[in-house]
Amino acid sequence: MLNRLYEIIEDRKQNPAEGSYTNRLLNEGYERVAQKVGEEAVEVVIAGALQGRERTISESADLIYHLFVLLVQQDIRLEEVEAELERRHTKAGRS
Ligand SMILES: N=c1c2ncn([C@@H]3O[C@H](COP(=O)(O)OP(=O)(O)OP(=O)(O)O)[C@@H](O)[C@H]3O)c2ncn1[C@@H]1O[C@H](COP(=O)(O)O)[C@@H](O)[C@H]1O
Repeated sequence: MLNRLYEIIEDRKQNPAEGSYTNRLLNEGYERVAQKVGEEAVEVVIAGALQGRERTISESADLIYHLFVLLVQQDIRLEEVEAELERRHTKAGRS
């Protein structure tokens, strides 16, 4: 579902859809999207510290969605983030 969500967001960017929250957000620009990622990250922090598993899962989903919107907005492919994780893993000498 992570790859699928990224692809759906990418598709919204290429083919704007009526009533799409993603398109509304993309139209609001870089600063607004970055601000949303920050807000959602804070909500994960609060949930993780104080509000239990279910809330943490829900806020994590919000954060991942908004992070993907930021990546798509800046034309950063998910594979590029995966490659960075792979590079760190390999550098750390893990197989
Ligand atoms: N996964 C999500 C998703 N997670 C969170 N959100 C939206 O993110 C918003 C965050 O809520 P907030 O309370 O922070 O803010 P808000 O007041 O609603 O919105 P703002 O005015 O602050 O931007 C909510 O409106 C949620 O609906 C999402 N919106 C869309 N998706 C998925 O994105 C895809 C495309 O959706 P559309 O672009 O809406 O077609 C679909 O697969 C959707 O399921």
